[in-house]
Amino acid sequence: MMASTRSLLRTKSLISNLPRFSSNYKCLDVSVNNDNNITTVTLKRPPVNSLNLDLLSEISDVLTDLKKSKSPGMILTSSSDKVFTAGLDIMEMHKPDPERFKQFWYALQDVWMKLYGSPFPTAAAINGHAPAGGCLLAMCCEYRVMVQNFNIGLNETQLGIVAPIWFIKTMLNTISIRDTELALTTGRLFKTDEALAVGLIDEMATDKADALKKANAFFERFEMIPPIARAYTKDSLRGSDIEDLKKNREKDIQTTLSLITQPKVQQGLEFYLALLKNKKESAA
Ligand SMILES: CCCC/C=C/CC(=O)SCCNC(=O)CCNC(=O)[C@H](O)C(C)(C)COP(=O)(O)OP(=O)(O)OC[C@H]1O[C@@H](n2cnc3c(N)ncnc32)[C@H](O)[C@@H]1OP(=O)(O)O
Repeated sequence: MMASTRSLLRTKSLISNLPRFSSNYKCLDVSVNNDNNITTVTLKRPPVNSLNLDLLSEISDVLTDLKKSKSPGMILTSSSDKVFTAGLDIMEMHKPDPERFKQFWYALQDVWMKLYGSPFPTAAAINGHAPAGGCLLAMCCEYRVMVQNFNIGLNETQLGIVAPIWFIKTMLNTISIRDTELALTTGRLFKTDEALAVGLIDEMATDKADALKKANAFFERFEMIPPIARAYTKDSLRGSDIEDLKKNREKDIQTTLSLITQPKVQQGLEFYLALLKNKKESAA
């Protein structure tokens, strides 16, 4: 195809597929790049973008909007200069109200199914630390660019909790079985360069602007690929993991609730929260 025809097609798709977004997001900034129609979704829940019910619900909504508008792609990033997201909001798990916890976990399942299984391509511009649920969101994306000198990984065992099977499958879709086992059993957080070495991220960046530039460049790979072929191929690779969770959704919620409410697990979370607070006090 001639370059001029390609850019004409791209302009046409810009006009017809321009996504419409709710302006009511409180914890997200959503913007569309005029050059390539890629949407950047920026997590904006200070101080650490911890994933509570509100933030998860908004991410779920924006993913639905992007799918409906046949978006050509999405970049996930953060408004913080040092945290991509600190993972699940520990306050949602500490002494949880069972009904609220069920809604929270359901929202997390929704986000995972929509992001991991999105028909449009996705990239994470990881401009800060990405522990636990933060690593999960990044791994759901198809491509990861990470700013140097931050940490990423599924560190659940360090908190005395167990990463659910769908977290594990997401890591297995990203790095080797061997590296997944070692990383999960030790709750390892990888520095950016270590993450690159095992393939947990695809590229390193010097800063957020560089990460966004590299993430945007990823989508150029699909300019000549029919979106339907792309989407079906992704579904062939990831669809069965999503079906497994769909079938076991209620059971997963119940199992997680009974695990999280165990006194030993609650004590572990309290200890971890105290460590986070002490860190701040000893730094002051
Ligand atoms: C069976 C159930 C399976 C459940 C699966 C769970 C997956 C998860 O995602 S569990 C969450 C795991 N997250 C973490 O381990 C990260 C903990 N946080 C950190 O390591 C650090 O905060 C940071 C490296 C992300 C950022 O460090 P920084 O120095 O910039 O900030 P802090 O001073 O540590 O934190 C500021 C503030 O935020 C609170 N906070 C931090 N993380 C969380 C969190 N995940 N949930 C709720 N709140 C969090 C921290 O306590 C501070 O609060 P105060 O300002 O009130 O002291």
